[in-house]
Amino acid sequence: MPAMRESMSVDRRGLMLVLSSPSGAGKTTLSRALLADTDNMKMSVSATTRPMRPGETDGEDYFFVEPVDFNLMINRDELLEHAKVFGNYYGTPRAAVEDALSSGNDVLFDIDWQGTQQLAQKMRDDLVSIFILPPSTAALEKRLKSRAQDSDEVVAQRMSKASEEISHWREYDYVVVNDDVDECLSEVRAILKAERVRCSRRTGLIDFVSGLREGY
Ligand SMILES: Nc1nc2c(ncn2[C@@H]2O[C@H](COP(=O)(O)OP(=O)(O)O)[C@@H](O)[C@H]2O)c(=O)[nH]1
Ligand SMILES: Nc1ncnc2c1ncn2[C@@H]1O[C@H](COP(=O)(O)OP(=O)(O)O)[C@@H](O)[C@H]1O
Repeated sequence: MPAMRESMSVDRRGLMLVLSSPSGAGKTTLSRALLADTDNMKMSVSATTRPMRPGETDGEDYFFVEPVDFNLMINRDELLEHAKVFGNYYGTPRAAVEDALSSGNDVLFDIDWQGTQQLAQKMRDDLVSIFILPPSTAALEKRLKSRAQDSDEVVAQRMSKASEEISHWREYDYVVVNDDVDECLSEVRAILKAERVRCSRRTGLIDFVSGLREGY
């Protein structure tokens, strides 16, 4: 039984739930935990030119593509948003997102502040954005190093970018601090539960309420 189940008595449009944070703050950890027990939600799989990390799977963690193919996706308007992050290109394939939202399914995004700005410009009503902060700079560096997915040089590069990324926190709908991961996860779940019953998303409300009123 998923921890996050919604009553489907009223049809609704799906939402885009974005998690952004400096590298190492916990986006992937929180995304995987949320997806593991939430119904009607799937992860947006990005395209990237970044090299695959150990343990990553093409088509699951990312679509790993060559720069020339990434540019083709841009030119064919196949990306909902895209950005250059840490010297690599990242972007969101459009089709899967549009299909999910129109069928009432939510899409979870792990994207940076640049991508979030683009989604806010294009699809503000569908967007729910959460910025994840680490409890401290020391904890962030410790987590990046303990993750052991990047070289010392890459860790240093990502730490140097953290302050600039954190400066965008005001652009987000919500901010959570990922100190205790379970507490942080419960805050993200509470945000999702509330946003799922936002009036503007519930396309089936008018019929549902008129059906109720006819009963009296
Ligand atoms: N704009 C945008 N950013 C993305 C996308 N996919 C990943 N990112 C961001 O790119 C940055 C680097 O991601 P990644 O290489 O997986 O490193 P990690 O954050 O250390 O796990 C992170 O800030 C991600 O949120 C995307 O499709 N679009
Ligand atoms: N609340 C937390 N406390 C301690 N370690 C954490 C916490 N959240 C995540 N981590 C660890 O920190 C590292 C980076 O987390 P990750 O989810 O990969 O970050 P991101 O996707 O934002 O780069 C991982 O090793 C993860 O297990």
